[in-house]
Amino acid sequence: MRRGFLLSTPREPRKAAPAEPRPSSSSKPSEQENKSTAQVPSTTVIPLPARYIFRPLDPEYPPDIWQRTVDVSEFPQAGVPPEQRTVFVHYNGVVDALRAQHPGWPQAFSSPSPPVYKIVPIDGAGLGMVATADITAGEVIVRERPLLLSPKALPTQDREALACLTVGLVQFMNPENRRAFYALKNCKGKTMPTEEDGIINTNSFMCGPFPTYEGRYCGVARECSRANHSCSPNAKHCFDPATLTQSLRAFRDIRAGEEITVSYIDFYLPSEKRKEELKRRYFFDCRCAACRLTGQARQQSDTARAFVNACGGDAMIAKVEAAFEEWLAAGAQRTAPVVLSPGLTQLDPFGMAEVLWDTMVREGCYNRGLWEPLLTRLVKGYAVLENAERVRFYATKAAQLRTLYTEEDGGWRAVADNPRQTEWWAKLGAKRIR
Ligand SMILES: C[S@@+](CC[C@H](N)C(=O)[O-])C[C@H]1O[C@@H](n2cnc3c(N)ncnc32)[C@H](O)[C@@H]1O
Repeated sequence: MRRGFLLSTPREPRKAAPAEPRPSSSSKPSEQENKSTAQVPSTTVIPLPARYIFRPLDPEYPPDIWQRTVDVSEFPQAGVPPEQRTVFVHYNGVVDALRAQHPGWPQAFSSPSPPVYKIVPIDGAGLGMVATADITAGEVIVRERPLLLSPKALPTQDREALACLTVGLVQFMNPENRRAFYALKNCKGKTMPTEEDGIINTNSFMCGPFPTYEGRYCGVARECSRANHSCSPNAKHCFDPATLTQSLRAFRDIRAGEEITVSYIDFYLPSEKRKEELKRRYFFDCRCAACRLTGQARQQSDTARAFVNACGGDAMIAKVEAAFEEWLAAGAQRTAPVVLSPGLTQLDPFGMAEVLWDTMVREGCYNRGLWEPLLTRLVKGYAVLENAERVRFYATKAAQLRTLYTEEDGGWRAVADNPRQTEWWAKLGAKRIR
């Protein structure tokens, strides 16, 4: 079930009772703090949630693109103020499918109120978003209907026709949204055929998936498009087809006064490649903390990112998972790290999971396929080792990230609230090596 929707008003009071208990802002919550959290009957055994499987990214060009026809409409067509309408360019069948899947589409939505950010000038980066309140990992920072939503690929390869189309789409917007569109940054200058193309190219983020259409969409929005880039972002763009809204959600806790950033590119690339890509596509020199590193520190950061990326493949996850299960079956013995050579340390599979998680957090690169298997391993291991505080800590992280990606905690909150009732708690009994 989705949370946070209001039937009529577009803003969700920030103080309204949250659907889930708000986790402590301290990184390691204590037993005492959690006395008030949701409890289940003491006989209940709580299973560890199954891993959420991400569908692969949609291709830019769907296979049947030339058989499709495009339509343009503004949604919703009535009953909301202009700034809550989206010019939606869609292939045939998509709107009917959305209506069938989501009764009342596009459904009403809400955004935190009062806002938890402001848009202000950022040194050397034009405008940007800065948090005005502490934001907890997983929380929505802002939710809005994009000004424009369009498939990335349209059925023409004629540049002039495409340029006319983008100009036409902006003219199709209501006057308020058109003004907001032209206020957005165009970093492309004269390198694009039109001002409209420049703005779209500077500000678009990926949207979807949409039913019946196996292709990527991109969107441009009044607020979300103001988020600047960091190679260690603290937020992520998310899209919800049911409400036709774009949102920004926090990857980690963000303090009031911190800039809210997203990543425009693949953050696993080595720093030189990231710099090249950002310069080529967005015309700026990245000065984020990771890009300011020099010498050995930069090399270490590049290696750490490559390591996180390499560990995120399905085959590697399965291999490490098998080693972890063997370690559990053999009694879950913690062994001291053995330094094999400078920079190369041998760890037990559980220690390895901790190092990998810490690396991901330190670099600010949450691998979307890896974080959940990794956190599952840590929760399972600490449950077997009977450490309630660490089970709670890692299960809270899993609840936050799962909410960020899927809008639901997937069952992780129950694990965080009741560590001693998880199916793995003290599971090895006398077999455990102490
Ligand atoms: C999507 S816009 C972000 C909002 C933009 N700063 C504005 O003023 O509206 C992308 C553009 O912002 C600027 N930008 C984004 N991140 C930046 C960063 N880390 N450093 C410098 N400029 C950045 C670049 O000009 C980039 O092309």
